[in-house]
Amino acid sequence: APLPNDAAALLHFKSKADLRNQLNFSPKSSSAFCKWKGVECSDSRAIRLIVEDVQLGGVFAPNSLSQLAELRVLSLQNNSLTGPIPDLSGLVNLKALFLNRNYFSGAVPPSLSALHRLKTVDLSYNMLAGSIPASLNGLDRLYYLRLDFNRLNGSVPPLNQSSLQIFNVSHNDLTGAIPITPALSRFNSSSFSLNSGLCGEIINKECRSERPFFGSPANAKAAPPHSHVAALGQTAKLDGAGSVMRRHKRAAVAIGFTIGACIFAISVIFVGIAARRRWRRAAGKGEMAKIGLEPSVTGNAEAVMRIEEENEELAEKVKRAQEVKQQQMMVGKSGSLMFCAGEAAVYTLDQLMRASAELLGRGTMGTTYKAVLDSRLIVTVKRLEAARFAAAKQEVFEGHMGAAGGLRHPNLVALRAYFQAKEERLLIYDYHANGSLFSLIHGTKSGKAKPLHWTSCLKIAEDTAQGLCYIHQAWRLVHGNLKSSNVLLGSDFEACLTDYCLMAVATPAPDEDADSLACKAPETLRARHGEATSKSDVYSFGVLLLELLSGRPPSQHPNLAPDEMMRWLRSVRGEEGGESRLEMLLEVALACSVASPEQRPTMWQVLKMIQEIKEMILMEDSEFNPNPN
Ligand SMILES: Nc1ncnc2c1ncn2[C@@H]1O[C@H](COP(=O)(O)OP(=O)(O)OP(=O)(O)O)[C@@H](O)[C@H]1O
Repeated sequence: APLPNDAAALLHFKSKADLRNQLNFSPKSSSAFCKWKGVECSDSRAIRLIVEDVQLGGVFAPNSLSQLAELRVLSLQNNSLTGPIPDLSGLVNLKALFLNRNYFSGAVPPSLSALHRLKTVDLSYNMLAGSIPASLNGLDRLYYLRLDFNRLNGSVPPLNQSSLQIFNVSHNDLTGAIPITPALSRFNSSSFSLNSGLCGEIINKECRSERPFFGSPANAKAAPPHSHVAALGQTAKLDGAGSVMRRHKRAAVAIGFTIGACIFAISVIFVGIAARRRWRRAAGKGEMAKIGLEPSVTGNAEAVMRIEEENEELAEKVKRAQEVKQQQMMVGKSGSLMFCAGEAAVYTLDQLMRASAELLGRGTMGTTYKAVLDSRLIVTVKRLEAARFAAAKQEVFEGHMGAAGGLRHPNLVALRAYFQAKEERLLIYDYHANGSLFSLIHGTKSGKAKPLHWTSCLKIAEDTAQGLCYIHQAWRLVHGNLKSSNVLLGSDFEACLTDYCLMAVATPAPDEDADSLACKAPETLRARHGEATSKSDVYSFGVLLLELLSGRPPSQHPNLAPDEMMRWLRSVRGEEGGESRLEMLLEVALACSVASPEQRPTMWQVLKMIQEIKEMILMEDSEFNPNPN
């Protein structure tokens, strides 16, 4: 017998989205598809599909679920689906759509605007980019619209449905004045927060007169009269109070177009010029070193950069001035910055070399600098230790950095660009001004650490687990170097992982300190090439969680039975209350750091455990204090 249409649509969806075979959809049982997990029917047609939280890890194929013309509710929330959201215009009866908490990229599908019965749309916590379709205004029953925690840009459309009761576009890259419509005026600033380019009465931020990116208005006009690029040229400000990183992204789009016209000229400059660069030590504590430029034209087109800097320890009592280092950077003939994830080239290697630089620290992978470009953009430059990466051929390195550079997630520090030439490899990341988890836990004075409150522990643990899950599930990659100095704090004090996926192209460090070693899984330490796996990341996560809970560096964690561990944890934290919560988090940490990799949970399971603890706590607190006001 031919497959019922709805069954065929569901099977097609499963074939692309359910790579781990979590769903029981099967051609054999297609006549009884209404009994499949998550499917609910009426008159033998699927009317609801609710597949939440089941680790779907593929893509949402076009022409799959969109064939379910009778569907009223579609929820795929809390999975790991990647790629774009397909055209959904076939779902003519859809009332509620939950695609939140996945890794969807691309645009908000304009086809949504054709679904006139829609009341609820939740696309929050994805990686959607582009603008919010103004045509959503046509959905006159819309009650709930959440687009928060994406990367949407452009302006907020003048939505004006009287039905709209829940609305959130916070944590995006939206710009310009928020339209004052009766519907939008109902919401307060939290619905719009963390969009540094937004202004207007609703968020109590004056819209100042605009200034284009490139000095003269003539240049601004030269930008193509195209979608949001033109809008960006008009709205972006060089001196706005917003975050530098958001400016970075907006600049990326605007500069990208202009730079295209100059690309030929730049490559000629690269081949023709050899530049000597000097990074001078800062005159005083915390000051930036200026990089001097002394261009000289030589036949072999090699730019030489010399780094000289000093970093003074900020600890009050210990005044250890770090020694001044002079290093030379050899920049190959063909050397140019490779920008990742298809992003526009916002700066050139030459501009980077001219930047002011400050040493942030030296680690096992290399030396890290904060660099301030002429455009006032701040980036982090990691100069990889040549010896550890020498074995990786240029093509291998390029392929690997292309993959790592494609990762974009709120809990990962974005790798924006990389550079490689003979003997020289640089990685350029976003700069995170709030420092690392290591400094948050241990401060600048070692030994005087005070453990964080368990609510902070829980938040940081969840963020870190989210970032790791994304690396493991959506991309099948491995972090390989998880430790508290590689967890940075974002503008909202969210945890963001850095230094990810480098171990795969590095040889083991010859001289790691005791704390770094204690973060590594026993099987990684035993392996000849120090191979890391997703399970060794889970181990490192367990160690990190214990460091969070105890406030003690990894090398000082005892190896005790669980109840003795709890006693130790209580003693290092002092009397505080919240015992059961602490115990639950400790259990997670211990489950992660068991010696046998097979017995460790997956990062996904760890994330779920943490989220369950969080929910339990929220419930307990609301029962205990049902009326907090
Ligand atoms: N993107 C960033 N923004 C701000 N600070 C950073 C950034 N990346 C690294 N840092 C900080 O710079 C310092 C040096 O980092 P680096 O990664 O070189 O060493 P590490 O983390 O100690 O060791 P490893 O090389 O093994 O990762 C650390 O304090 C780290 O927290």
